[in-house]
Amino acid sequence: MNIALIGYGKMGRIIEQFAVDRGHHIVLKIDADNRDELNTDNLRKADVAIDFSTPDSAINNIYTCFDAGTPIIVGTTGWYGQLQRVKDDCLNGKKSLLYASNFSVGVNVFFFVNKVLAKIMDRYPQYDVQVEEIHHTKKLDSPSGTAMTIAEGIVENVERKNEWVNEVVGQTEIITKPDQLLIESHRIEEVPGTHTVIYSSEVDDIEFKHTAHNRAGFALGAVLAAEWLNGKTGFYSVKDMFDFNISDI
Ligand SMILES: NC(=O)c1ccc[n+]([C@@H]2O[C@H](COP(=O)([O-])OP(=O)(O)OC[C@H]3O[C@@H](n4cnc5c(N)ncnc54)[C@H](O)[C@@H]3O)[C@@H](O)[C@H]2O)c1
Ligand SMILES: O=C(O)C1=N[C@H](C(=O)O)CCC1
Repeated sequence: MNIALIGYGKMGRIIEQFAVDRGHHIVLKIDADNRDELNTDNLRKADVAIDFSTPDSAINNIYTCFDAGTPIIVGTTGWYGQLQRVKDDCLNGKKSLLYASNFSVGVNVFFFVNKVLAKIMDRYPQYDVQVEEIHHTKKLDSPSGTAMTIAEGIVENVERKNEWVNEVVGQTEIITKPDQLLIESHRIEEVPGTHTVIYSSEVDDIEFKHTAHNRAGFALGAVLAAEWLNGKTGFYSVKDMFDFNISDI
């Protein structure tokens, strides 16, 4: 496939390596310093665009791909407040988009098991629950998109939690109400991404943790998503690609 990379930072560069290794061609690279080259003429040279840019630029990038009719994979986080509008416009315009807060196989297994665990823990009110995420200090958004997906999986399945709230350690201090799920965000040099779900009772704790050792899992997942999206129209999340089911177990 011919691929347009939108965002050529830490992720864009690794995605390029995996895409080329898998026989694809990079026909456009857009970063902050040449963002005026992101236009419909240039995008039409690509079969798919892969966006790992910034929370502030993602929406404009998505709509430029919609205008060009170029399917887009969105890895950028921090724009999910606009998800419903983007979904409606994608479906109404018969466009093609797949997004994920995290493309790695390990985290997508984690997302699935997190929901199963939450359903079980729903029965045990003696346990409180919280989510912790740790990322590098250059990360622009908090909480991480991955932590939001994890928190949504808990809130959907644990009746005593109705919403999540975020504390950025060292910046904001939150006193949670019993029905609020705390997401604690830590920023530590060079950490690619660590997520932990902790259920605590007076007698014991259960900790469920995913640790990314590097960014390769995210990057390969994004290229596999681009291959999966090829030929499809519609609005997808990475869940549609992995399609785990409890009957698989
Ligand atoms: N979904 C996932 O699996 C996953 C994994 C890792 C990172 N991410 C997300 O991807 C995004 C990028 O992460 P990163 O680590 O590569 O960040 P990065 O800062 O290394 O790279 C982002 C790049 O976007 C460029 N940029 C800025 N404005 C732009 C514009 N208007 N158009 C195009 N590019 C522009 C910047 O110059 C920079 O090079 C972040 O939102 C991050 O949270 C998602
Ligand atoms: O490095 C980042 O930034 C990451 N962003 C994603 C998120 O917000 O969950 C995925 C993990 C790495």
